[in-house]
Amino acid sequence: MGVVNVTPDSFSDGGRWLDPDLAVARGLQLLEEGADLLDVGGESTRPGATRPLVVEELDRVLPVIEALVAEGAPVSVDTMRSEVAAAALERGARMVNDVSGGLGDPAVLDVVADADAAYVAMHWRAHADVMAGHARYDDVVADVVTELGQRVDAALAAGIDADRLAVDPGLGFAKTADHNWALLRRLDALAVLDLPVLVGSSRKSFLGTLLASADGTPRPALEREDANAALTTVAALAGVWAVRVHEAGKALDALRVVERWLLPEDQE
Ligand SMILES: Nc1nc2ncc(COP(=O)(O)O)nc2c(=O)[nH]1
Repeated sequence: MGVVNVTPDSFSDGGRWLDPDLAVARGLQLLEEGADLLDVGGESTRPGATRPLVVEELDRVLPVIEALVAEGAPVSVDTMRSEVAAAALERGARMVNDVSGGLGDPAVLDVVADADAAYVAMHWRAHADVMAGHARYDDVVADVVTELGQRVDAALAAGIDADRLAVDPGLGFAKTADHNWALLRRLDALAVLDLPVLVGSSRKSFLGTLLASADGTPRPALEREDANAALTTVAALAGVWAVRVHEAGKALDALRVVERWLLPEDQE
């Protein structure tokens, strides 16, 4: 899943693809590099970001989605809003990637069900918890599995078919670096949900912290690709459905290594 952030303030590439033509070109480049799906988002979810108006989010993503769909690209829309989800699906997006798992705007679930579209329920704690610092978890892995299960139940109750659903642990969303590593070590725990798993670690700050220089300066966001390729390998070996990345080519290299490594000897 290649990331096309049409925002002025996304944490790693804010503003680079705000121009629709540049965003479309970026999407086509990601497809060229081997991305299977493009995730077009118009709202930065970085901590402290100010929410765009609905009309601003629509203005950002719809021209890009229309153009990419016209090029035959499989597109998901990264949004928490039912108005944006509906408009994007009408223009040919096939999936809604909802970082709130339907908590931000429950009507998103109905929109996805009515369109018979695909849906990614990502784990995020309610804003109040987030504002209280990193949400408090008893056991972050067990809590995320339980709470994602609740979001899945809500999606199913809204009429979304199980075979149109995927889940995502939401790395970095109301989670510390330690929470992220615990979830990455236990991706297998998500298997109880019996749904495809999407993981998004690309360029996130917990990688910057891990790779910080001796004086503690975090590794810059654009210099975290090799670390993310390593995490792509980890995720692939854990059997995830997809990884959400800014650089598709490097992720594909890691996935081809894993694919060849997993090849049964009698097929070599
Ligand atoms: N499903 C899913 N969607 C996401 N959308 C945005 C971001 C934030 O990263 P970005 O600002 O680089 O897009 N991360 C995720 C994620 O981890 N999973």
